[in-house]
Amino acid sequence: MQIHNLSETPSILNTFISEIRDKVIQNDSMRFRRNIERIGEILGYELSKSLSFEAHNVSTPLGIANTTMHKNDIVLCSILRAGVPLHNGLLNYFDAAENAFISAYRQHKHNPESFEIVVEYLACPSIEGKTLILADPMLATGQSMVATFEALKPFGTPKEIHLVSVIGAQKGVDYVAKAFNAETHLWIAAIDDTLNDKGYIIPGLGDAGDLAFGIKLQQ
Ligand SMILES: O=P(O)(O)OC[C@H]1O[C@H](OP(=O)(O)OP(=O)(O)O)[C@H](O)[C@@H]1O
Ligand SMILES: O=c1cc[nH]c(=O)[nH]1
Ligand SMILES: [Mg+2]
Repeated sequence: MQIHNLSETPSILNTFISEIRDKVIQNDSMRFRRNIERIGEILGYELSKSLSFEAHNVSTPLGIANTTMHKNDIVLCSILRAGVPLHNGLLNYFDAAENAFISAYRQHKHNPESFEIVVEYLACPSIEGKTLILADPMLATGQSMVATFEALKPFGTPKEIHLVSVIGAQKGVDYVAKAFNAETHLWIAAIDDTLNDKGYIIPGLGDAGDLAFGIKLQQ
């Protein structure tokens, strides 16, 4: 797996990442969602540089402009709930993308340390031979990303796979690196060192789904 960690080069992205992490600013859920969205736009722009481009001529009122356009058939799949604002950010740039949505949530058993990922809702077009973008803002243990990819297999074999996350734990990055092939790309805004015993990224930002859409009663 080819890892593109955008934090390696300082940019305006640092501001947006610090705001979603900030224990005061993050409580403005509108700002939190908007920051996840614009981080998605930046990740999408960087991802777009790796797509396949072909010659394209544009007729202007005054002549012909020679340029190139990407020719990838993109399917943008995001993981509910926290994936929604990230999905919107990516869709802002990949206007022609097809869309897929999946619910993959942590179902805690008798204690908060142990959980399994429950995949239920899945709405997806064919991904056969297409460019699959799999988006989830948090890459903690990596189980949600892998469970989602398993659930997508009946929909076809993508030509290429791009994983998109905002904050990851090194453990989650290592876990998905084992589950996806060498050609898979991971586009991520920051990689943190550790996970706590509840599977939360440290220092991370807390619970992305709750910060975006409010707390939920545990199922
Ligand atoms: O890499 P993992 O260990 O799988 O953890 C990452 C997942 O955990 C969180 O989902 P959560 O179950 O909190 O659902 P939510 O997005 O609805 O809050 C987060 O939104 C990711 O989807
Ligand atoms: O740190 C984490 C880990 C998983 N899910 C979150 O929302 N935050
Ligand atoms: Mg959550």
